Amino acid sequence: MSKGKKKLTKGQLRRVRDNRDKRLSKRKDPEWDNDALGPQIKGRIISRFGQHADVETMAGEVFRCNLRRTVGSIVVGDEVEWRQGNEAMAGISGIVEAVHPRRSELRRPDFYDGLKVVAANIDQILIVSAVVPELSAQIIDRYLVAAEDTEIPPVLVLNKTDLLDEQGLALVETILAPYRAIGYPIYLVSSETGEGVDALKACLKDKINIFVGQSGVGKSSLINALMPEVDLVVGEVSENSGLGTHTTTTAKLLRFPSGGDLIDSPGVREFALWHLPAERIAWGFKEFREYLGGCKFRDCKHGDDPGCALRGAVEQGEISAQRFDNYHRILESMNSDRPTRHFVDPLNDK
Ligand SMILES: Nc1nc2c(ncn2[C@@H]2O[C@H](COP(=O)(O)OP(=O)(O)OP(=O)(O)O)[C@@H](O)[C@H]2O)c(=O)[nH]1
Ligand SMILES: [Zn+2]
Repeated sequence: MSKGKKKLTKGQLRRVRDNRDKRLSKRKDPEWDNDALGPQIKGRIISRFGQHADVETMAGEVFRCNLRRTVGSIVVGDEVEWRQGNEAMAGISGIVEAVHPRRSELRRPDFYDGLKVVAANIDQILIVSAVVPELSAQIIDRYLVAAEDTEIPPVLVLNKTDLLDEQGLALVETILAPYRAIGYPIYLVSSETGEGVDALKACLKDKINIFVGQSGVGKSSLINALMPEVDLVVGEVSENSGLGTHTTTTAKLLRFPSGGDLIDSPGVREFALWHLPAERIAWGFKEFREYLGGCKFRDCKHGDDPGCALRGAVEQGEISAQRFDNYHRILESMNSDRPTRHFVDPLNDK
């Protein structure tokens, strides 16, 4: 929450929430009469806004639908059962009746609900970094921990390789070596020259993907290279990039011509570490898992504690010192970030 803005008291927050719930409970089903509806068919939510959603059929046709009051939360990526009306009413072509269980959920902090699901059924999180503005292992680790928490497999993408000479490339390989060693897939690409883009296309195929990463690493440029007809706004690397370039706020599911889907929105791109307790952060370093619980003291902070199994593994060269160091840096920054980063406040947002 930025300085100088009023924070709501708990009572005020409760009233705002109650009013919203009242509004939602007054929501009416449209006057679809069962005879006016076709059979139930399967579809995927490609965009969700207010009380409507766009549903794409298996054949790739898109229908704007209402949502039955009985269906729970519906987000982009959800697989649903819906029925088409015999004729469209006020631009609405059908109604969503049921949601299939989700394979995965992407959540972000929400003012009302703590954590709110923003997208479902994502198969893969592409963590994009670049040699410009900087290649930071600590930033990669922050994204990896957040991705591991969702249990959606992450993939590392290093963009702007055209800016590297031989020496630069060797340095990059040194930074990336610990990630290769623990089995994360890594793609070196240049959206500018197209180098590595075909290999990346193959990795995205048949999956629902999201691209995350800091502003300026070239997410829009990469998506444009993979999906030329979408034409996302590409900004210069600057202090402000990422703040004003995009106008859409709802997440949308788009299809790569070479196969696979992309869910994108500023909200999805802001995917980050928000709220994890220390034990979950340690678990997010996947190679630490087999050592967790093996320390001499049950409440071991994996610092200078005697008999620390993690430190032992670092000394034996089984865990990378770079990763272990980043684990501690993330813990320290989480402790200082926590009070201000817990909620996104829509009343103070924009
Ligand atoms: N040299 C080089 N520059 C690139 C490459 N990809 C992107 N850029 C440049 O990097 C800058 C940022 O690219 P964007 O695609 O806007 O980055 P983004 O990650 O989408 O940034 P946000 O929209 O702020 O999240 C632009 O000036 C691009 O032209 C690349 O492969 N090589
Ligand atoms: Zn320990």
